[in-house]
Amino acid sequence: MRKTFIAGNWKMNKTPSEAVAFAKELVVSLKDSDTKLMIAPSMTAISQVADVIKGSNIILGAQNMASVESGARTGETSVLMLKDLGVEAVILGHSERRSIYGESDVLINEKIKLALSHNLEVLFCIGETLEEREAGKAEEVCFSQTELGLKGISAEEMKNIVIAYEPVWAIGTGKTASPEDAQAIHKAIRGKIEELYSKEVAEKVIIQYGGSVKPGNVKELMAQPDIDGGLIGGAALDTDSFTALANYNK
Ligand SMILES: O=C(CO)COP(=O)(O)O
Repeated sequence: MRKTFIAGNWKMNKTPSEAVAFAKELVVSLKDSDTKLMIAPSMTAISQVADVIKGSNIILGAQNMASVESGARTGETSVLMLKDLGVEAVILGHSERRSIYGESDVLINEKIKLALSHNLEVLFCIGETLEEREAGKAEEVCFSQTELGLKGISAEEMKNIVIAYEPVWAIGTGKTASPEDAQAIHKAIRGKIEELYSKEVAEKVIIQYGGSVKPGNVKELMAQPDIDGGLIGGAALDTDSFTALANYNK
């Protein structure tokens, strides 16, 4: 049985002081949740948020990380820095990183390998654009991103990989994939993991859905057999809505 994993990607929102106040509210409001929970504040807020959520049931995540440990990488953040602050998980391959910052499958694969070598859990994002979906290529794109992103990663290391399927056209648009459409892709991705690894690995891997998940649609999405959680943007920025998402099963 896979445990549902609800993660909040705060993106470039909340100043450090706003983030601290928000995290304090979440520690209280989420304390009775029985889902696995993560929040990923901006880099500038991570250190202070780490202090706030220490000892709570919320995992500290980062939204990105450099592909090398240290050196001449102006503006980047190293895995060693994140680990030192108590970060336990990192979001890699987000569509905003792919499309706005030109991150390639090869670079994402390098980052994933580095994160795993430092025992970080990786939320590995994949997903097709609207154009690709309309061309009937959603599965093909997801399969290719999955294969390239996971190149060289062992079955043992897959224990620290979470796949986040985020159709690009559903991110921040208010358009959600229907539960049936999302389920179809999730099932196909799990099939791809079985092909690349084994049935056992495929059955264990958590596959989150992301893209306009809200308190009003979370139940239907999570009821699908291959949807094991959510990676949430907009609705993760407010205490009431993130709490409702975390407690969708109550
Ligand atoms: O990109 C996302 C999470 O990483 C999804 O964002 P929204 O929930 O705002 O659509």
